Amino acid sequence: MSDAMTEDDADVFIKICGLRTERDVEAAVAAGADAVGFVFAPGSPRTVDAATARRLAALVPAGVLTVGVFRGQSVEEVRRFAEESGVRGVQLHGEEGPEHYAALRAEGRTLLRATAERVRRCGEYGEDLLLLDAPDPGSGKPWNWGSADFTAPEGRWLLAGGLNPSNVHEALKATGAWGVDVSSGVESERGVKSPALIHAFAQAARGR
Ligand SMILES: O=C(O)c1ccccc1N[C@@H]1O[C@H](COP(=O)(O)O)[C@@H](O)[C@H]1O
Repeated sequence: MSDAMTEDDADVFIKICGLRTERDVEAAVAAGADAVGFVFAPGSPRTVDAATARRLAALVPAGVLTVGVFRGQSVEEVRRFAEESGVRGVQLHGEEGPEHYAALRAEGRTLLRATAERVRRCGEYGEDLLLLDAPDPGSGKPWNWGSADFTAPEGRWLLAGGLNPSNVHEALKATGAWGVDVSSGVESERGVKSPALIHAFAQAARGR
């Protein structure tokens, strides 16, 4: 488990996802992100190769968790990307079952399970962190986290899906999420991160 995950629970955990350039990394780190994500799922405007992620991850301070983001990829592929890039966390967005998490557990990486399903508690699949996301991850579309019938899972979970500097504070208040994850909401155009929006997002998440 990463250092960032053992810090004071009162401080919201912030993950900035889909970084592709040095400027993105600098902006996320300067904003005080607890985790940064590199997308290895194919077909996204944010997809990077393992060598790019390795170069960028080397710029990230030790206390910030580096995460590889996958969708529907085999254990072997996840393992290969994780080893080649050196990320310390793995986030799975597909239909992966508990056996996937068990297979990856031995490598000592922080495991994030992303799902659009209703889940009762974090850890059911052996993950360290649960991520409740929209059905179409990375689309910037919100889901009904604010609805009256939403029940927050037990344990540490991150809220994702359509978050931005204008709605993140309200979303945290409404759901009680332990942390947040964002990609589209901190971009000036699809796939292009905005340092100003990253800063504004982190400030708003912390209620400043
Ligand atoms: O960002 C992507 O393109 C992506 C592709 C495949 C799987 C996950 C992806 N991103 C994850 O989506 C949410 C944030 O989405 P949003 O754009 O802020 O609505 C987050 O979990 C990212 O890690």
